[in-house]
Amino acid sequence: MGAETEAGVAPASARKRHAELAELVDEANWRYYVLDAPTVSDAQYDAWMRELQRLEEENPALRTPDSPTQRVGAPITSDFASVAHLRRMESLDNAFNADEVAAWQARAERLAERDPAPYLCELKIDGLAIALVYEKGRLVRGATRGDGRVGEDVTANVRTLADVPQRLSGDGVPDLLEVRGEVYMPVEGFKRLNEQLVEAGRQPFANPRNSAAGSLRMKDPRETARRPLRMIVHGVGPWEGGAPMPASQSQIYERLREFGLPVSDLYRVVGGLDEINAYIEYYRGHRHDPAYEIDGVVVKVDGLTLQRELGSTSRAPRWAIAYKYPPEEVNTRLLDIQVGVGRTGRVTPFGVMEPIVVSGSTVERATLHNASEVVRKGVRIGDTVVLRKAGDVIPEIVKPVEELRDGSEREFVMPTHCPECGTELAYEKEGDADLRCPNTRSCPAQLRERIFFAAGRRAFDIEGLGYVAATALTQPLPPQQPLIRTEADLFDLTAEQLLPIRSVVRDPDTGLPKTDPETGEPRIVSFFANQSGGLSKNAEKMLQELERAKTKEETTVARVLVALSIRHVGPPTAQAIAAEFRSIDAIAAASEEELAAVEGVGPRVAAAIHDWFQVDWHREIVDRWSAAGVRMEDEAPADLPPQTLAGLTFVVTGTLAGLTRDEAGAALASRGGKVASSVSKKTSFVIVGENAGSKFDKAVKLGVPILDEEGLKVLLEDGPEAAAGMTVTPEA
Ligand SMILES: NC(=O)c1ccc[n+]([C@@H]2O[C@H](COP(=O)([O-])OP(=O)(O)OC[C@H]3O[C@@H](n4cnc5c(N)ncnc54)[C@H](O)[C@@H]3O)[C@@H](O)[C@H]2O)c1
Ligand SMILES: [Zn+2]
Repeated sequence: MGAETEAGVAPASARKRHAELAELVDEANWRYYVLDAPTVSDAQYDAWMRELQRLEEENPALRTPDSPTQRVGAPITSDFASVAHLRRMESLDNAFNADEVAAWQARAERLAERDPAPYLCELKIDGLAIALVYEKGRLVRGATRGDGRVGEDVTANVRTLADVPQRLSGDGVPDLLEVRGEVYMPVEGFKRLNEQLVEAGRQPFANPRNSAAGSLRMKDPRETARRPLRMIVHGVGPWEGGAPMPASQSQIYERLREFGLPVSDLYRVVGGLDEINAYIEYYRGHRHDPAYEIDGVVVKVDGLTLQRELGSTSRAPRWAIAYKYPPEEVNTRLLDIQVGVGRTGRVTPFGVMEPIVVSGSTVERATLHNASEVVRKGVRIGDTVVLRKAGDVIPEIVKPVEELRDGSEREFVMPTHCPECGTELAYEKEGDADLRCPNTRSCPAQLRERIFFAAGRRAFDIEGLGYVAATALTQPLPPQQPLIRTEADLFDLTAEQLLPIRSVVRDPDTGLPKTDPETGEPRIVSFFANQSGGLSKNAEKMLQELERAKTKEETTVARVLVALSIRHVGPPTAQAIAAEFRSIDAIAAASEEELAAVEGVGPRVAAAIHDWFQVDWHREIVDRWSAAGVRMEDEAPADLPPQTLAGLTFVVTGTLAGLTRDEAGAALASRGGKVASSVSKKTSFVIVGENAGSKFDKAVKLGVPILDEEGLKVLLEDGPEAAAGMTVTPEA
């Protein structure tokens, strides 16, 4: 590595590629973790991550704390309350071949200074991680992983899963137990759910994983209860009191099974690398045997003492590794490359292929992301290409089979004009990777995507207004005129207007018209009319839902802001801004400086918001929604108590008499205090109840001030100085 790198500067080419990749990964994370609707395959995502890691190894200056390689998941954002995990929830490091598994084993052996066998092999279930907290055997909380430290409180939803016991059974149930596991949707249930969603005019889920994540995080737990969700346990967090925690992962599983928790029958404890590989090979051939989708195998060091010794990196334990199976690959012909136009005008090339069955579904289109990806992949129209599809439904063109070229293939040329409105395409600013259609107001493609988005799960959430309806509203067959010319028209639709509308059906992934497989002609529908010429069920539902959306409880300023499709303003940003300004009017009136001062909003986002509100037709959207009766203001939040504990860190342990540990934590947090799960020298106070265990001992050892419940009361009411006089001296 040159002196340049050490001085903290990476070559411009590396910086450029790093920035490009970071943006692709950030966008993918957002779609995957926040929207539950990914648009790239896991294999493509993993390839981007590996390239990022390699760049950072070569240029350590690029490894900043905000690089995607240093984080777990994505910050949470949602209708759910956030909740701090008792102990950090981690991701897993990946291996893609036997050598990488061997390297992991060798490293563990070197670090542990002995053979870490036996190992526990189990299936890597493609679902979402969940943490369940049991106090005295009662389920008190369920939370998603979030960014690993803070997740979403989904307790009410988790309670609806038949696999999740409300109360643990058997002997020796710990006083406090956190169980981690995977919530998943069996493949059959996933297929059925998607059929129902499509029938109801809603967007189907991309794969069982996203469908599990979306279903668990429904605002109404009764909806979650209707979804075929299941769970399998794969770890524990804190285990305090009751029978002592067993000494190995496998014994823990058997104990959890006795407590009534769902444990897999398919895990095996094995002695070494040969057996690990045999397990991996067996399930490579039997991947589809289980009722759920798997994306690999997880290998863990079975002994807990060794697990503790090996510890974790910033995002994953060193005592475990996830072996990921490669996705299935087939060859097919690339017939054409067409371009689609997205919500922000971004123009994306798609491969149109000879239809082919891969991983159980027929594929004929695949995204090529952007013009430079087409160049990188080196594919030409007419090529035979390698097509890859992982467990999910998003296919990807990997590369051309160059040996099969006959000279008739032609290079793809990016169009100069928008395929949907004819406007000349342009880069928004120098150095952008993507060409855009600048006709933001009336480009039918952009409007269709924005309307679809505004009606989506994260904005107004309007049942009946799916992709087909959005197309029909914005792009009827000529000479019919669009009912929606900008978002301003969204809440003024009437039944009479809807009835005659006819339009083509478009593919939501690409925006391209769908063709009838028999005639090859575009499919045309009268989506809002039923066979007897009356209003279809969907149209009725859509009108009702539009009416209800104006004032329903879920319609918050944050969601209205999301629905406006302002660049860079996704749900997390919208929530931060809404919390500060509380009305769309106040946001519209805010200066760039005021917007930038909101935590989590930088100058770039502030400028985007400010600029957006300066445009006349944008202001018209806000005015017309407001005139239609859409609620554009949030109620004032309850006043926070004075922030007397800001800057201090607390650990709560043992059983308190007057309140639960969660309540104590919430009371501390509401006064600005930070609640941590383990005691360190930096802990300001440890609050102890009855039967406090190792944390109490550690506090004594480190000399951290200790408060009992009486002291906690004083702390909350009169602040830390007053409480300092109340610390408890443990008996020698
Ligand atoms: N397609 C996309 O756009 C996109 C975007 C982001 C992430 N991803 C995918 O998600 C991965 C990263 O997500 P991640 O951080 O959750 O890592 P991961 O899925 O590779 O592994 C960690 C997770 O595995 C789960 N898991 C399943 N079975 C398990 C078992 N038996 N034991 C322990 N854990 C088990 C746990 O929930 C754990 O959090 C990427 O590698 C990629 O495949 C895809
Ligand atoms: Zn256009």
